Amino acid sequence: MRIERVSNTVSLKRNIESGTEEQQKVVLSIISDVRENGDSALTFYTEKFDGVTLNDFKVGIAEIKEAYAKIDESLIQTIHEAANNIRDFHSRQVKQSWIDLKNDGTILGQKITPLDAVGVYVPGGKAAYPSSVLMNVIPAQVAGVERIVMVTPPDRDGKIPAGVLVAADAVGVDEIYKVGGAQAIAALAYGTETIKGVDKIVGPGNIYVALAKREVFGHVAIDMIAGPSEIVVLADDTAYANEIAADLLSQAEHDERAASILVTHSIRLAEEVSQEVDRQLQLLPRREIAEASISEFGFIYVSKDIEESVRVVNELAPEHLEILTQEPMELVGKIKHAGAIFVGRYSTEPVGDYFAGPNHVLPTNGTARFSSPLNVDDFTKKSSIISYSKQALLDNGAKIAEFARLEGLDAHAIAIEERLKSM
Ligand SMILES: NC(=O)c1ccc[n+]([C@@H]2O[C@H](COP(=O)([O-])OP(=O)(O)OC[C@H]3O[C@@H](n4cnc5c(N)ncnc54)[C@H](O)[C@@H]3O)[C@@H](O)[C@H]2O)c1
Ligand SMILES: N[C@H](CO)Cc1c[nH]c[nH+]1
Ligand SMILES: [Zn+2]
Repeated sequence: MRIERVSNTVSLKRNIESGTEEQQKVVLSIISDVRENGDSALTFYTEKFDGVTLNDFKVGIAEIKEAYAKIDESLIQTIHEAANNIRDFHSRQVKQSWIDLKNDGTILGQKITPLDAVGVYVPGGKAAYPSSVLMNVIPAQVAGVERIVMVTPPDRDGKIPAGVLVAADAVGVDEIYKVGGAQAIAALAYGTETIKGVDKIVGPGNIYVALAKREVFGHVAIDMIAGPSEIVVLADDTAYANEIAADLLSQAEHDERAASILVTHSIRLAEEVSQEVDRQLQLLPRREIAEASISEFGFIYVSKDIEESVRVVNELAPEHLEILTQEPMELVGKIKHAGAIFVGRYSTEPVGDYFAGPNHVLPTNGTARFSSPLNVDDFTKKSSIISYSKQALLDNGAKIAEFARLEGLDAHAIAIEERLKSM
C-alpha cells in the first residue's frame, strides 16, 4: 500500500456521482422509457441487465418461505437482534411536534408528519445486502411511514438473495419487487401498472442508481447520493497493524472505487500496515475488487503529529472514521467532519455495518462536511402552525403591512389592514 509523507492536498473526492456522458444518456433513456411504457419497460431492462425474463415482479409468500429454508436459525436470530439494536438507536431520534402558547394568546408550533410512501433500494449487483434492508427500513418504520416498498435486482434465476428476503420479512416489509438499477428508481418515482409510485426514494446503489436518483429528484425526494465506501483510520503508535489492515480492507472489498486511508504520525506503524495490507489482500475471496480499490484510492498519510492527523481527517470528511490512539475518546471532540466515528480498538467498522444500531447509510465523497447519516428525520416532514391572536394582530399588524409595502406587495398589506379596520 502506498505511503505518502506529508502532502498538502488531501482529498477523497472521486467525482463519480456525475458518471460518464454515456451512463447519463443510458439513465435518461431508461427513465423516459419506464415513464412511457411502465411494466413492459421494466421487463425489457430486467432481461437486458439482469439476464432474466420475469412475468411478475412482485415477491410472493412462497418465495419468502423458500428463503427462510436457506438461512440458519442462528442467523435469523442475529438478524432480529441487529434489527432490535437498530430500532432502539433510531427510536432515540424521534422528534415530537410542539406548540408554544404566547402571553397574548398566539399559538406557534411545528407539526411532524411521517411521509406516506417510501421506496427502499437494496443493491444487489455485486453482493447481497440484508443489512441495508434493516438500515433503510427501520428508520422509516420508526418515523411512522405507512407504505414501505422495497426494490432489488433479481439474480439470473429470477430470485432475490435469501438473506435479503429474510431481513425484509423480519422487519415486516410486505411489498417487494424484483427490479433493480435505473428502471427500479424510475418505477418508484413515476409508478407503473404494478408498482405504485412513492414520495421518497432511499438506499445506496451503483452509478446507474445514483444518476437515476439524481434525475428523479424534485418529482420525489431522495435521501442522498451515497458513493462507494470509505474508511479513514486515525492511529498512533499504540495501534495494531494487523487490525488496521483488516479494517482498511473491510471497506476496500465493497467496490473497486472504495477508498481506504490510514493517517498516522508513526512511520513504523505506516510501514507495518502497508505490509499487512499486502499480505492480507492475498487471502481475500474478493481480492480483485479490494486490490483495485487499494491501489487506486488507498494510501497511508504520514503526518507530523497527532494535531496534523486530526486536521487531515477533517479535510477528508470521511464516511467512516476509526480512532485508534491511546486515548481515542479525547479526540472525538476535535473531529468536525465524519459520517460515523468508531472509537477505540473494539469498535471495528463492521460492528457498525451490521449490528451496533447506528445507521450504515452515511455521507460519502466529502459530503460529511454538510450532511448526516440516514436517520428518522429523513422520513418525516414538518408543517409550521400559526394561530395569531386578535391582540397579536392589533400589536403587530401595522408593522407587518409596512414590511409588505417594502416589497411592493400591497395585497399582502391589505390582507392585514382589512382585519385591522374591523378590530
Ligand atoms: N453506502 C452504503 O450504505 C452501501 C451499502 C451497500 C452497498 N453500497 C454500494 O452500493 C453499490 C452497489 O452496486 P451494485 O452494482 O453491486 O448493485 P446495484 O443494485 O446498485 O446495481 C445493479 C443494477 O445496475 C444496473 N446496471 C448494471 N449494469 C448496467 C449498465 N451497463 N447499464 C444500465 N444499468 C446497469 C442493473 O439494472 C442492475 O440490476 C456498491 O458501490 C456498494 O459499495 C453502499
Ligand atoms: N460499509 C457499507 C457502507 O459504506 C455498508 C455495508 C453493508 N454491508 C456491509 N457493509
Ligand atoms: Zn461495509
